[in-house]
Amino acid sequence: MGDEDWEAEIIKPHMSSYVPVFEKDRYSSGANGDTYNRTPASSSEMDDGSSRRDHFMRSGFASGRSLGNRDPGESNKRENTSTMGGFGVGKSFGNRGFSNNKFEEGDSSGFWRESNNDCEDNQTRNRGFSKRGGNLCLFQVTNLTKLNGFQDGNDSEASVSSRRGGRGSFRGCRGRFGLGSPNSEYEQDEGTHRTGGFFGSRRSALSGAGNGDTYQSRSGSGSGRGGYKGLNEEVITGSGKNSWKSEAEGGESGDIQGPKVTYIPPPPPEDEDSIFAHYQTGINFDKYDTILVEVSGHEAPPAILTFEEANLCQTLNSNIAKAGYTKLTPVQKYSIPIILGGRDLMACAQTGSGKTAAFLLPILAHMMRDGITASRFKELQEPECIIVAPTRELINQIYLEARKFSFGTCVRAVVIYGGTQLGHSIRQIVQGCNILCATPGRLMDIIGKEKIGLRQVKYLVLDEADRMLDMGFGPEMKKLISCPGMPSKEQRQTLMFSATFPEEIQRLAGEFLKSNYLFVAVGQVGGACRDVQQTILQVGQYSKREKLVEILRNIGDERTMVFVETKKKADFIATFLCQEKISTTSIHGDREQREREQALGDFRCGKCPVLVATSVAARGLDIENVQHVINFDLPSTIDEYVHRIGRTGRCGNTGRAISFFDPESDSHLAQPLVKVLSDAQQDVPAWLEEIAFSTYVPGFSGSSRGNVFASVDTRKNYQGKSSLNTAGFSSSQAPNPVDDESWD
Ligand SMILES: Nc1ncnc2c1ncn2[C@@H]1O[C@H](COP(=O)(O)OP(=O)(O)OP(=O)(O)O)[C@@H](O)[C@H]1O
Repeated sequence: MGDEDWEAEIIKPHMSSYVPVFEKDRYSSGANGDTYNRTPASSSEMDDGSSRRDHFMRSGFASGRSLGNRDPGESNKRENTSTMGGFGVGKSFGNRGFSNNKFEEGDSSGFWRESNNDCEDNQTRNRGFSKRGGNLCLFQVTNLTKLNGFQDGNDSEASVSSRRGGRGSFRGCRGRFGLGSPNSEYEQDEGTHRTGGFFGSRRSALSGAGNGDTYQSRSGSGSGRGGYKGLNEEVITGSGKNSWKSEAEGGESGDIQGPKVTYIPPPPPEDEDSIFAHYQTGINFDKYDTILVEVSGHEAPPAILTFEEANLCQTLNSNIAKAGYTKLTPVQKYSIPIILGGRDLMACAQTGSGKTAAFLLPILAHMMRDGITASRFKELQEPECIIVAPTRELINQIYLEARKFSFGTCVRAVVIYGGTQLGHSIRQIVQGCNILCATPGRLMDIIGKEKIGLRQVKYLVLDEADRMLDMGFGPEMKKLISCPGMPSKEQRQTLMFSATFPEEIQRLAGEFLKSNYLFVAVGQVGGACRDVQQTILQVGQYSKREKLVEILRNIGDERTMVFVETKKKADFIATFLCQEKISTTSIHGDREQREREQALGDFRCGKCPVLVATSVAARGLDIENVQHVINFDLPSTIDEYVHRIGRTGRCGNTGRAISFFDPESDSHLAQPLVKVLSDAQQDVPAWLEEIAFSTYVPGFSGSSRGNVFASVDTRKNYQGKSSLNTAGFSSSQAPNPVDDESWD
């Protein structure tokens, strides 16, 4: 079946004629026993053409979803499936004409099950929240009769809290079912779908905004696609194949079961105004100059103070001016001459301080100087530069920056990422590719398909490098540098950038970098941006929603990112906020790529001023005017906290971050939080200090990744030592308690 057929198939109205069969949910806690878990009536359900659709629909139905006011017996009748999805009774939250617009307790049972079942329940759990047939478009709930779901939701949250305590086992489960190895975590955005692939769709029905796009109905109906998406996208098979081979070997061509990923992202606007659109630097931009910078390593070239000193070609200078850059940020002052001098670099600078331009400008300058071959059509492209980043949205953003700075040159940048049609990625590449921006999974797939040759690679950039090297993406990165044709580290220039660089990760980075690499630390390594006013509130699980609404009502229409721990919870909270008449959208790893992009677009343009997100949106995203970040749930690690709050207070602008600290589940963060707050000269609540004191663990920072607070280049601290971790805890090898969600 061709792509178009598939799309047509998915949006056909007849899809909603699925007859779900429910059995009583063994986890049901409803007093009336009205929470049902659907199971296939028989295996023959999948036999004919409709069975596939049924399969889709099935995965869309929340196991443990409350049927609400539906008579359980009724659920055995054939009827419009659209009434079955959603949070609870399959109503639309987007004024889609469904009748029962209310938030039901099915969600709560979803949480409950999640908290109490590790592996076995993954399947139902995934279904439980993913495939709601209703679309939460802008979440305008019209027919809100009662919020019974909220009461139960409290239970849910309580159980989430308890689950956090038991993350180890939960993650273990993921490992087993996902990839059977630490790789289960890798490819944050992409690996998710693998798991989804095995356990049915987990796609959300949250739509970006109320624009009535058909994708919303696809979202609801094409649930099976979501389930298989990962297999097609970034691909790991249960057989333990290498991901980069698996897709190449059949993911997209259909050998690995499941429908194709057909999404082709819309091309970005081509007009110059759009290409150079930018936001203003903030009042604290000049304060960057006062931040201490430390460069370590031998024979570091001196910093430059102005763009002119960089001696860039005219076109680049013109592009810099059009981008509105008049002054270098500290990380640019130090990194640009280092990269221009041909040195390898590990650079750590606070969020929002211009790291992207710090690597793009000197790379482009070199390319211009060396006179690269103009891009032209070829079946095998050999880019000079490869840039990798952990999430699709981030790599797309980096691509747009590369396109901006290379405007008017013969350098062609291309972006490829999971969740989009592989053929589209290939078509982009074969047209010419000097700078390839890619997420790891898609990159390895394309290499496997022999569309990219690595012999010409002179620059390898790892953005969010600590993330790219940890146990999630690290194996993939190692594969990349050992791919046939990839120049050795002596032959290429390797550049790593992040706002956080745990010591252990620094050590791992040594494998990728020449031994004489330079280390630039702008301010405190792993420190939070000082332009973000941080507030920590002690809020128990049961009070979080109320507090959130109170804060959001005070905030008004100012753009706010709300971070939660899990994908399900993102849907749950987004729906809740919509019911509270707060225009909200959401982004997380279970949403289809088109939905993710739509959500981001709606948030960027202010259509939805609230974006509920998992940690998939924690790193790198540069969105104008994000004034607030709310950590509804704190992340598991302090470095993730630093990245999350860094979505505001960017480029000299000020921002606010409010975090709900639940002593039940967040005590392990008290100690590093106190450090981050005091380093950023923020008020530290006395109660937090007390918790930090009472949970003090000598030699352990509270991070799952060892000591986050490497104040300097760890080569200095640990010369001659085999282990970098003073606590004797090898964080990169240890299970990372970063939730099931953050990097899925
Ligand atoms: N010299 C400059 N002058 C003006 N604006 C700049 C300058 N450098 C970067 N910017 C702008 O600052 C914003 C943040 O830059 P960027 O996204 O590169 O930050 P970052 O350090 O990579 O952040 P993060 O750690 O969150 O990834 C972008 O909008 C970028 O265009």
